[in-house]
Amino acid sequence: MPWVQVRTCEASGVVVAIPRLPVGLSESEVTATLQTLIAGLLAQRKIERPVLWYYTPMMLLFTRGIEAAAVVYDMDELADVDGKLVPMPINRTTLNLLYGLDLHDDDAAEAWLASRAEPVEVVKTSEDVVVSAVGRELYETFFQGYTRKQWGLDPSELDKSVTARVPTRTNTDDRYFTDIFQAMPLEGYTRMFERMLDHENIRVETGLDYRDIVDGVSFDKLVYTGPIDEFFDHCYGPLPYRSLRFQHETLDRPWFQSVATVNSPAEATPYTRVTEYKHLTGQSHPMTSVTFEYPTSEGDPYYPIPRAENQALFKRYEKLAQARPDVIFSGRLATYRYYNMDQVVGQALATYRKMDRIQPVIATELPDIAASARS
Ligand SMILES: O=c1ccn([C@@H]2O[C@H](COP(=O)(O)OP(=O)(O)O[C@H]3O[C@@H]([C@H](O)CO)[C@H](O)[C@H]3O)[C@@H](O)[C@H]2O)c(=O)[nH]1
Repeated sequence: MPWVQVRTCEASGVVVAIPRLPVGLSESEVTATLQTLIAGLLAQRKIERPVLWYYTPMMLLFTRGIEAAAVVYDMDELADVDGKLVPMPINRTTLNLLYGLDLHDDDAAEAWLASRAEPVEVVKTSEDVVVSAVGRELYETFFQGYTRKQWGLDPSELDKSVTARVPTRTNTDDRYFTDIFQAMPLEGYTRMFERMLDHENIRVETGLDYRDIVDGVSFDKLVYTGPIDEFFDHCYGPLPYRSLRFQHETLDRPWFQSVATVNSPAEATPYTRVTEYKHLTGQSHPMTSVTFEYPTSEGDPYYPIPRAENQALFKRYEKLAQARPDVIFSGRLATYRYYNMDQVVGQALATYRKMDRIQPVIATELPDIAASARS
C-alpha cells in the first residue's frame, strides 16, 4: 500500500493521510484497505485509538464510526470572475478556463505565466508580488479589487507579505492549502474548546473588560491576547486593524455553491467571499447556511494591517511590552502579526513551553470580582 502514510501519534492512535484518491483504486477499495489496516493495528495493540484523516464524505462516516478526533477537509476555493467559477489560487486550470487555453503541463503553464509577468526590480508591495509573478491582467482580475475591498487600501500600499500568502501554481492542484493534514474538529470548534476548558477546569467570563477586574486578581503571569495598543492605553496612538461584518443566511435549498468558499474579486461586488459550511462539516441536510463577508474599518479587530508604518508603531508598543515580564503577549492582536490559526496555536504552544514551570494566571477570586464588576 504505497499510497498510505501511517504515523503513530501521541495519543497512541494512527493518522492516515490520503490527500487524493490513489490512482487506480476506487473509493470502496480504499475504504476496505484502511479498515483492514486499522483493525490489524488495533488487534496487534500497536495502537489504542485510531485517529483518521481522509477526504471524502463517505470516509467521514467511517471516521465517526471509530470515534475519530476530526473530520477531514480539503479546503477548495473558487473565484467568481464575471460569473465564471475558476480555481483560486491561480493554477493551470484557472488559466485554461479563463483564457480558453490548453496548457498541458507545468512547463507550458510556467512559460505562459512568464510571458505575462512584469519584472519588478525590488518586490516590496502586495502589487509587486503578484504583477511580477502573473502580470497585470491577472493581478487586476484576482487581486486588485479584492484587496481594496478587504483592506480599504490598494495592494501597492500593503506589504508584500499579504498577497504572498496566496501562491501561484502551474499544476492543477485546486486546494487552497497543501498541508497533508487538513481537518475540522468532529463536533465543531465550540465543542472542542468546551472539552478543553472542562478538562482543565478553566472558568471563562465573557462580556467584561479585563481592566475592570485585573486589579483584583493576583497573578504571577498574565496572558494577554487583546490588541497591544489597547493594553498600553493607545499611548502612542491607535494601531490600525481591519474588521469584517458577517451576513449569515439560512437558505431553503440543499446547496448554495459547489465548494466551501467562493471569492468575489470584482471591486463592484461589496463582499469578498461566501462560505457554505456544509462543505466543511460533511453535514447532510435539506437546508444550508452561508456567510457573506463584508470588510469594514469598524467593529472587532480581526486583521492587523501589514505595512511599514504600522509595523514601526507596533515596535514602539513592543518595547513597552518587553518591559513587562509579568505579562505574556500572545496571538494576532497582541503581537500584531497576520497569523493563520495554525500559526497562532503554534505561537501559544511555543510560549507555553518557554514558560516552563511558571504558573499561569492564578485567578481563584475571579468569579466574585467579575460579578461585582457587572453589578
Ligand atoms: O481571491 C483573492 C484571495 C486573496 N487575495 C489577497 O490575498 C490576501 C490574503 O488572502 P487569504 O489568505 O485568503 O486571506 P484570509 O486571511 O482572509 O483567509 C483566511 O481565511 C481562510 C480561508 O481562505 C477562508 O476561505 C484561510 O484560512 C485564511 O487564509 C487577501 O487579504 C487579499 O489581499 C486576493 O486579492 N484575492
